[in-house]
Amino acid sequence: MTLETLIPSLRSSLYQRLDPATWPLTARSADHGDVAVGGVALRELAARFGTPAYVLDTEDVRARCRAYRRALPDVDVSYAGKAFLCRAMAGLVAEEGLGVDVCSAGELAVALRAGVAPHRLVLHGNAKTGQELATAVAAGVGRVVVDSADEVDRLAAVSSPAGYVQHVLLRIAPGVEAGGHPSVATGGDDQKFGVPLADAPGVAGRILSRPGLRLVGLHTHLGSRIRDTGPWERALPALLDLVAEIAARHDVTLDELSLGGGHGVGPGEEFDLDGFARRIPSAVRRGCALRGLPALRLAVEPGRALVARAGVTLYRVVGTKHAGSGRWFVAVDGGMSDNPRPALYGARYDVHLVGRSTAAPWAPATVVGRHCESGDVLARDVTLPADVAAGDVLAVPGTGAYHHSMASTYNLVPRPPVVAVADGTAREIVRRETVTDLMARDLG
Ligand SMILES: Cc1ncc(COP(=O)(O)O)c(C=O)c1O
Ligand SMILES: N[C@@H](CCCC[NH3+])C(=O)O
Repeated sequence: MTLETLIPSLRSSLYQRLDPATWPLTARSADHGDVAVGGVALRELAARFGTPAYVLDTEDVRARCRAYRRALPDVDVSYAGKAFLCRAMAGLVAEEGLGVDVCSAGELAVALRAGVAPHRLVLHGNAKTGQELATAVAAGVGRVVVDSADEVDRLAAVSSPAGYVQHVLLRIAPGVEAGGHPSVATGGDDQKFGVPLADAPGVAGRILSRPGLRLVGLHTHLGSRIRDTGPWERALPALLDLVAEIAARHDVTLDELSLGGGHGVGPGEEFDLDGFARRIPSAVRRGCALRGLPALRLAVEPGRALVARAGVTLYRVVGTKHAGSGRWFVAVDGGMSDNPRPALYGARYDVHLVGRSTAAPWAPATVVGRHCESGDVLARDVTLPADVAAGDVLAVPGTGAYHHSMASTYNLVPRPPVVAVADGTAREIVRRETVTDLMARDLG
């Protein structure tokens, strides 16, 4: 039971405040208990596009991109497309001057179709197929991030025939544990990504021995939902020592260091971008000078930090009930198929009634989805007006990253659309999936 549940009036006053840690930058309270995002009322969006629906505040995304470029003017910023990718999103971040990280043939195709310049693309993945590597090299992606020793051979096999030299970063697992959940910690010694420090000089030599490949730098991605700069500060000495060792052993000067993404958002997890900008580039400069190395060009690749707060998911209440335990369940028309994060990571969300005002008292509620498992819970132990009933629209902010991109069709429930809002207009940038779409894959 939360403090807000215990003190309904406190909850009520907080309710009117749209917490900027979770709501999009343009979110405003509107008449009749509604909220407008991008100048469009959420109730109107629910009526026009149906529910569930993901709403995306594109001005919020643009503002976050600009904040990164302002804070890190000498650092290459790429958007990690796995957080949410479609042609409109790829085009938008490219317009804002960012590159795009892709980690599959699908993401690569979308970014290319959106017109992102191939040299601004970075290909990631611990298990890229030969076909994906070949497609990426043929498309002219700027960097392939090699994740293992055996990938070197597979990449070299598809690079040389293309007749030009593919630029490569080598992903390092520096033995630094970071991230908001064990499933998203990727810098430690006992996980599947990257090459251990001890093996890296050997793998670097293998890359350097291939005429179709050019090793231009190192990459590390320590984990996701990181708040402070500590993990990078812990990893830097070993990474810079490695650059020096590769230089000494192979007589090669590396130019680049990508520090990955993983920048947190939301209450208690907000990434310290200013602190990162103040401390990390200078620490890299000092570390290079200390080792007699030329300065490295830095890169970062945030995903969540650029898009999470731009997203709001709209649901319609289908029904409510009290369980034998007394718990009040509010069931909506979506669930773990459009938001698997509570089930996967225990993620917590705020839920807001939008589109009507009410004088009803606040009541403890658990908002659940429509799927056939009891773990299909979107928000446990929140508070909602006690008169919430079928037909009401509920809004869940902070759902722009890893929601649409992780959505499934579990129970053959079609995936929701993504509606971009800005300046009082709304446009579907990903349409709603239909049962016909689902049937099209079913070959009988
Ligand atoms: C290689 C790589 N870069 C960037 C990201 C983006 O992470 P986040 O969305 O947490 O910034 C990820 C995912 O964690 C990743 O695996
Ligand atoms: N899917 C995770 C983030 C994964 C980050 C990618 N390496 C989440 O929803 O938080």
